[in-house]
Amino acid sequence: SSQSAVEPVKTLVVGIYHNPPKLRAADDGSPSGILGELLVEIAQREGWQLQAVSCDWIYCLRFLLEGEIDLLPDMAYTEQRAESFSFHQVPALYSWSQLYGQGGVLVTDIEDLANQRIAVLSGSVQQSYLEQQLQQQGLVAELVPTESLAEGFALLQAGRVGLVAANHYFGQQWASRHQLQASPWLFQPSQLFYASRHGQQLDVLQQIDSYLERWQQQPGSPYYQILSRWGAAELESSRQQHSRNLLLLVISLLLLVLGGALVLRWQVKEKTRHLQASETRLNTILDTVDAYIFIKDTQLCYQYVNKKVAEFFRCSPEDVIGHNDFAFFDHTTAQQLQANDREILERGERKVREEENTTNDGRLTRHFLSVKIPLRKPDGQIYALCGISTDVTELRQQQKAIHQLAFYDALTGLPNRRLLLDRLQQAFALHQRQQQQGALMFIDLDHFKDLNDTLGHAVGDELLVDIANRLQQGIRSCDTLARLGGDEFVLLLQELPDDEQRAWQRVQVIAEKVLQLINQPVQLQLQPYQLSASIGVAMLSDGDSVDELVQRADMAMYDAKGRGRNRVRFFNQQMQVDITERTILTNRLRQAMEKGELYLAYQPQFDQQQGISGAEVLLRWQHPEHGPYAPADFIPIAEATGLILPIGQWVLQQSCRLLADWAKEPGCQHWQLAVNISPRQLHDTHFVEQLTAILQQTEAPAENLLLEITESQLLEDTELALRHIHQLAAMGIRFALDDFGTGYSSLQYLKTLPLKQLKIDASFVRDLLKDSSDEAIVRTILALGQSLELEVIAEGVETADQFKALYQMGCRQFQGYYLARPGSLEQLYQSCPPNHRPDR
Ligand SMILES: Nc1nc2c(ncn2[C@@H]2O[C@@H]3COP(=O)(O)O[C@H]4[C@@H](O)[C@H](n5cnc6c(=O)[nH]c(N)nc65)O[C@@H]4COP(=O)(O)O[C@H]3[C@H]2O)c(=O)[nH]1
Repeated sequence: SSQSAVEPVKTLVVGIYHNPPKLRAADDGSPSGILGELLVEIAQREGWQLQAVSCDWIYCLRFLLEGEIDLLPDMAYTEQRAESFSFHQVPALYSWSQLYGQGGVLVTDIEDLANQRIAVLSGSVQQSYLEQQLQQQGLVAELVPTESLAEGFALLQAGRVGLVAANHYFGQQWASRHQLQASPWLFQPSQLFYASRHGQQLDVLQQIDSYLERWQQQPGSPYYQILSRWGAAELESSRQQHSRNLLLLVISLLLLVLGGALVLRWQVKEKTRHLQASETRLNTILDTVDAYIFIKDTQLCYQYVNKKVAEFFRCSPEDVIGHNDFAFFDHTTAQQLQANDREILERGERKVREEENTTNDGRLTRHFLSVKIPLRKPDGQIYALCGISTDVTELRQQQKAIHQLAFYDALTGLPNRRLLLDRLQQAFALHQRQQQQGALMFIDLDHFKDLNDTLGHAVGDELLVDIANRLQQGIRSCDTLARLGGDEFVLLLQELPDDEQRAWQRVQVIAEKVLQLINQPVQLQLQPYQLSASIGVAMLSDGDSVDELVQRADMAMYDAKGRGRNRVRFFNQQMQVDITERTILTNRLRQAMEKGELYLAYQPQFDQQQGISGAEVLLRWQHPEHGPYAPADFIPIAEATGLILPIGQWVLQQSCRLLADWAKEPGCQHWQLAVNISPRQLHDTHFVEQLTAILQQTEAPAENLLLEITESQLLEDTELALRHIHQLAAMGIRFALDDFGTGYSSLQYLKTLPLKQLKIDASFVRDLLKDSSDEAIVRTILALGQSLELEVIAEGVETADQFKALYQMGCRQFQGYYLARPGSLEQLYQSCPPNHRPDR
């Protein structure tokens, strides 16, 4: 060894590409094949440490150029390459191409190729050479391109082609193994060398030369041993044996020497054209895909961008190269991008990330889904990163729109029920964990439905938007204002004072403010309107679950409505008690009819001449556990639940049956029954029909049935109620106006309704002797009755003094405890025949 003990070991990085038998990597990665082993032999003698790097040919070249590898075996000398690489002098191998075929095909000249099918390696120098030669000679032959040389030989053995073109090293190996014949025509001769980067490793090249010079002159030298190991020695010798071949080779070599420059220049041109073509192809693909593709070096400067990136930056790809993101994006974006990129380079991992990028002129902000991968050299070192970004802006916008639809109210843009419940859930959890105070406020606009119906839905919508804006302006950012639909708004208040009492006070102040905001007059269709709302509040501490809280705020809101609207009510336990009782009562009432717990009481009515003139029918309910329920308690519930319909029907049936019985008794033929009719009944579309049927069934005299209606029940949907009243009146049924004087007392009704009787309300009778205005009202009603020819009956007459006073004022019909309490039929008959006449 020429290496001295003190000299450091020389390490040579060698590029290995797969081209057996000339060059390949052994199983352990070390250089192998003819040129590989030759180098190993020399290195052993020189004490060089070889480090093999496997790469494809084109990358091997590039790595050599960039100094990543020191030496590349199997490089043909060309003038152009000599500018970038250094070669040694003595060719390590001579190579040429040859044609191989089954026995019988003998190609000695290009002309022998006429009408042959020849397999050629696709994109190879043989292919382009043969194409060119055939064309020049005006010959017709079919070149069959193959993916690999092995494939070409397989086609040959299958009889699908007559010949295969290959470099003779590969061809000879295959031919000898498969008994194929090599044609004597040799073409494309070349000399193969080890090459280094220009001006580098010159001492190594010099050493290689000295070994080659020596060994090529000694049969049995390592050079020939290697050649024979790889089956190339025979080739070398067969070359000598076949004089014709040799001659041709010599001519070829001569050609190489003399006209070599020409051939090589052509080859370089071919290769360049090829590379350019494939680069153009690649660029076309990269420029047409709908993605932003770029390569950045380790300094994060762009090395490559496709057309889309350049278009996004509004410049040419050339103007992008060499610049970093600060040249194209705003400062924040560039900083973020560089941070992301550095992570890729440092961690060496592929990353998928969503980026929001704004250009430096602030012109565009887009969302990208970026995949970034580190690019590595064969030794694993990262030298760049490649990014592929897809514009997902529209997708994100669509997702946002879907989110908006799912969680926000379309009309007002406020959070909808779903989002509210979500936030409430969070607030409630926070309250339970950290005792954070909060409140839920239900806001229901009063009489909004009427307004909507009269002014139209467009105006109604406008109003809701207006209210939403007003409320939104009045709340803090930590609060949530939502619209549940219709005219129902909900305000979730958070971040209230820790102290329960102070929190409560704060909510009260906010609720009053909300009321005021709603009370501010609005201009609707040139008319000023003043709205009001009923507000119910539940503190987060009022419930054990979100459902319960919602229920309780709602309860409080209904309570506010029930107390006359335009007010705030906080949930309290009494509301819960009331609601619970109401629920129990409702359930009991449902069963009351079936269980026969309902019955009727009759309170006699008197007139001056005839004593008893009839009775008012009053509903009674005797519950087995609770005892009697007062009508004032259960009738509103029956009304609200609709149970009043079957109950009222039953009352009418009973009453008509009684009237029919009385009609047969001479003593009470003229008696009438006054039956209370609830608003719900009067508005029921089947009411007239059902009552007609009852009258027919029972054969009761219709003119003895007196239906008591109140003024207030005429207020809603007057038209329908009036129609029913007129239809029934036409059948002979009479009507009394109950509670006359307490409501709106519109004289309009008195004129239009087919009334028979006015009833002076018990409240006037009660204070008749104490309150002069009550006395005035009673007198007025009596006068009205007289002039309109209506009977007037006073109800709730409890004392003799009242009776007397009424009588003196001209009242002639009476009902009240003073005369008789409501009782059973027996009791009614017992009071007959009465003789109650006031003492004069
Ligand atoms: N303080 C006092 N009260 C007297 C006196 N005389 C009679 N009353 C009571 O005054 C009420 C008269 O009935 P109303 O004004 O139609 O008021 C009725 C009526 O609106 C309704 N109601 C009763 N039965 C029925 C029914 O069958 N159907 C419908 N829809 N409502 C009914 O329930 C209300 C209350 O009925 P009741 O509790 O039976 O109460 C009855 C009766 O018991 C008196 O001298 N002093």
